[in-house]
Amino acid sequence: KQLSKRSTEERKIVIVGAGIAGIAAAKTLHENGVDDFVILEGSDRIGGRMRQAEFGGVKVEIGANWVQGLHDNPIWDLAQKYNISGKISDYDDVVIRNKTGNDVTDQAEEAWERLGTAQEYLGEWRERIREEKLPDVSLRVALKLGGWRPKTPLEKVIEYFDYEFEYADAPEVTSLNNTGMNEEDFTGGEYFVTDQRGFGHIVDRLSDEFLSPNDARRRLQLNKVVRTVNWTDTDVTFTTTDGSTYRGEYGLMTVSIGVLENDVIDFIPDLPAWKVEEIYQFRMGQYCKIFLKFPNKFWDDNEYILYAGSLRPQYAVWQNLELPWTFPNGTNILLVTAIADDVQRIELQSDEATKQEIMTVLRNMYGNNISEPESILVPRWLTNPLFFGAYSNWPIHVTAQDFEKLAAPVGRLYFGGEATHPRYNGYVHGGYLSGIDQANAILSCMRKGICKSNQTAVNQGTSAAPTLSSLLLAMIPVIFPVYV
Ligand SMILES: Cc1cc2nc3c(=O)[nH]c(=O)nc-3n(C[C@H](O)[C@H](O)[C@H](O)COP(=O)(O)OP(=O)(O)OC[C@H]3O[C@@H](n4cnc5c(N)ncnc54)[C@H](O)[C@@H]3O)c2cc1C
Repeated sequence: KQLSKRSTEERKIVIVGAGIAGIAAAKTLHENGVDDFVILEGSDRIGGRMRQAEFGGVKVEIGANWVQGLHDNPIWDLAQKYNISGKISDYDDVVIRNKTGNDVTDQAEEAWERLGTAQEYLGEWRERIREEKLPDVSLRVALKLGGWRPKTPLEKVIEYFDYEFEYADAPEVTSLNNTGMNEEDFTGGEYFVTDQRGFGHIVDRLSDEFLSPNDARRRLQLNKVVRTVNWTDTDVTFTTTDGSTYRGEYGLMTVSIGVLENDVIDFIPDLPAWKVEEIYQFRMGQYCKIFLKFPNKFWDDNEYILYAGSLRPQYAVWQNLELPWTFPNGTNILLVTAIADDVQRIELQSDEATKQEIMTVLRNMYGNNISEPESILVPRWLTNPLFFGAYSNWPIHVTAQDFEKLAAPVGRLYFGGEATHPRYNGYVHGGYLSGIDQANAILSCMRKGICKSNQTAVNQGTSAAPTLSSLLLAMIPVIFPVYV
């Protein structure tokens, strides 16, 4: 009863989510003279998956950390504009230790070479898939056919470093066609942010350009968790868990694909089948950055330390944050990343249990006399209902049409956020560019009557998975190029 008494706030545009996508969308509206919008954010802050935490006397990034590729990347331009400190990661500065702590880095050389050869082959195949419209396959299939069939812990860990560590998902479920989408865009290195203002400082600065801290029009409303979305061809009404309602002539959702997949938001009427199909088709990768603070440093000086301890890499990629360019000397922080299925177990168990598992690995690498950590930080993105995971991963067989459908509006409800960007999904710049694109699509509909339609996408239907025989036929020239 009390809820129905509340009046509905009327805005031209209602944006859900104040991550980089939502903020970039709002800024684009503002720059185009539209200020009658509101951003509803479920948490008590802006930035979404760009987030810092205090740990061990410094601030660490528990979400996005790298500007991924410096060529033609708008986030790199912003990082430079705002003097975001950090350094380009050196992926060659790596040491590999086996289960008994021996340095086996040299032994890995031959394996890296073989993996490199398979990757060249994989790149050629990818080109052919794109140019000749051949069926997509998983990275695993392509790697195997390229001669890479890892059998030892050493081989497994270097593969893990190249794939799981990037895509937050296994090569078995990762698309060949859609990975390495734009290799030229990812040139120039990957910039690891250590700025104590945070990677999210970029989002703060972008929002400063159109929002003052006490915005008189309340265009940013925090702690507003959207629960229902009533969409029609003329408007969209959002209800939050505290009973507030907001009606917009247009609505823009920028929540993660994990949120959309987990039924925490009711759409009324139900989203059409073609939309739901796309939502379920996309995958949310899992990536958990675990920070440990020690009283002293006992590990290698390299930037990366790989643990070749088992056939199924676990606690396998370590980052040495005691390097001179990271944090002040003596901070003594190590970062280990858990990926894919391991994340669920880790997020559900106690931090103490995780610490014990980690210490077993560290003792294998550095002996029993190493010190115990003073503290541990285990971020929980998967079990957080505002995210349900880390970032989207391209599944196999996804086509440009699938991306169009994922981003296509239903009625006046638009969809943005990193997962909807066809070129840079998964990344901060994908989120940023998707926010700009969707705001422009809304502006075009509002002002010129040129409205994005889902009609094409619907008519094309979902791309059919190729049959095995079509797949094999298509692969023959790639597998046996000399004879064809
Ligand atoms: C651990 C981790 C590591 C990463 N590493 C990198 C990296 O190194 N480089 C890189 O480029 N990218 C990285 N990413 C991915 C990058 O962070 C994201 O692609 C990007 O930040 C997504 O921005 P977004 O605006 O699309 O979504 P989000 O940041 O998720 O923003 C969506 C917002 O919606 C809010 N929300 C959700 N549900 C509701 C609701 N019901 N009601 C109201 N509000 C809601 C959320 O609180 C959130 O603030 C990483 C992500 C994680 C988690």
